[in-house]
Amino acid sequence: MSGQYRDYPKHLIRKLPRYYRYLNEQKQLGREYISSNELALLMGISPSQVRQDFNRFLYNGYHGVGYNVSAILEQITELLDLKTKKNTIIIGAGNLGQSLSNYDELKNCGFEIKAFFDINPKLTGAVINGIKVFDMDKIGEYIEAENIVAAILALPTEGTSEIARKISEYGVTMFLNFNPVFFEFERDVFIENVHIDDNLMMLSYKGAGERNDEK
Ligand SMILES: NC(=O)c1ccc[n+]([C@@H]2O[C@H](COP(=O)([O-])OP(=O)(O)OC[C@H]3O[C@@H](n4cnc5c(N)ncnc54)[C@H](O)[C@@H]3O)[C@@H](O)[C@H]2O)c1
Repeated sequence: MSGQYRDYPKHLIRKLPRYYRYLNEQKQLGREYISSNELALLMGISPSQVRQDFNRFLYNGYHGVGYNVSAILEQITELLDLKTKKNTIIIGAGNLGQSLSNYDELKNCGFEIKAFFDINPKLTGAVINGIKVFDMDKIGEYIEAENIVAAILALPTEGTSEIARKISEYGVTMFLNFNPVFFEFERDVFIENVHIDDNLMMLSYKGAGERNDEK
């Protein structure tokens, strides 16, 4: 990522994946241009907020017909560094790890799954979805040899933070963590936590409101 993008406000960066998703859907539908009003409706924000995001930070090319969908997508792709290939491993070759290895969006975001690592000796040597499972003993060596920069943590809570710390010392700087454990690094290591449980709880809460309204 070039230096200028580091200065982009965090609240805007957080919005970019959603902008990307909605604009990509529009592109697939054959749309070339989109107005700030339509985009605002999809995003659930005001048209003036969309205009502010775009005019100040993103593609500044509103010409009567709307914003050029492909041009904005290209800019977001560059901003989020999606085209750079990021060699990635999955730690934990169980249900979650295996499903993730099949998820196309990883590749679309530049995360190329190179290997699984697991402590279960029955899985060592197996090939799942075309990806080999290695024993945890080999992890440091593998990271260095294959220039691994990202890891997906799909293993039970126990030991996760120690494993993350250990592999960060071999050069992994990006973690997608599916575990409820919280850990931080002093160095330049980046973590995105995924908690489906949070979404389920919010869904349950929203559903309860709806049901209470019916009473
Ligand atoms: N955050 C989320 O949204 C979310 C969603 C689903 C699952 N999870 C969590 O992800 C984890 C994995 O779920 P699952 O359904 O795939 O479980 P699973 O039991 O099917 O798979 C876990 C795998 O991790 C391996 N493992 C255990 N300890 C290890 C270690 N120290 N090093 C390397 N590998 C190790 C096991 O051998 C197993 O193959 C669970 O902790 C679960 O709670 C989180």
